[in-house]
Amino acid sequence: MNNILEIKNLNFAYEDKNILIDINLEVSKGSFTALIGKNGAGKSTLLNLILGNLKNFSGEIILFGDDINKNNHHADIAYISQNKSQGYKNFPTSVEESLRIHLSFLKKKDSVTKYLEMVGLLEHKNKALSELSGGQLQRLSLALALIKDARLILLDEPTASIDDEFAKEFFNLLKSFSKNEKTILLVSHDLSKVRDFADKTYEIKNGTLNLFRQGENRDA
Ligand SMILES: Nc1ncnc2c1ncn2[C@@H]1O[C@H](COP(=O)(O)OP(=O)(O)OP(=O)(O)O)[C@@H](O)[C@H]1O
Repeated sequence: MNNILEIKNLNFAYEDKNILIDINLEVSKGSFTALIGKNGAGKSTLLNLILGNLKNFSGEIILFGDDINKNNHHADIAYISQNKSQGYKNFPTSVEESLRIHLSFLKKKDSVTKYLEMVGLLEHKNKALSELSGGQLQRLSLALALIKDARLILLDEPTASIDDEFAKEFFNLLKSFSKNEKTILLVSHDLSKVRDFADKTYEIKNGTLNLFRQGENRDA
């Protein structure tokens, strides 16, 4: 199975307001796909449909070869967003300890150091979660996704409040994971940040999804 996600003729409306119209998308294993679109275009709605959080759609969403109405594959998916990552600040623990707790919860025997190194948090391992910056919290989220061994990582505006340099580092990290068979699907309203990293970029506009071709609209 080369396609991790297939969306066929997807339509979704909030009450009588059409948000997504006849969306088709294929996301292949190990790819880094970006979805861009202006505020309110429907990017988060699409992610929520993929996550199985919204039910009243027509068309098909196929994850890992299964219709999501039959098997939602929650165990294989990680979802990372600014809001969720900020929430980790409330846990009164350190970076290292939080990863150790997750490993133990999932009965994994891997070393915490491996994950700290993978996401570039080794030097911050003794920091309290409440002391982490936005970018460091996103890295922590990524480490948790890796510990979970999620095959598909969905990210909603992961770099919205991170400066450009951190955002670039974070995207580079995602790119390196996609080369290692993780599949990345990321939504952003900021094309300039993602365009150098994604294998494919799609734009949601007026409810429809189309492949975005570099150079067609550099200011989108
Ligand atoms: N629960 C809801 N009920 C009704 N309308 C909603 C609901 N959630 C979102 N919408 C509307 O659906 C449209 C798409 O919202 P969505 O959050 O998917 O956009 P987005 O592209 O993620 O935007 P942003 O970049 O601002 O996060 C918007 O017009 C929004 O107001």
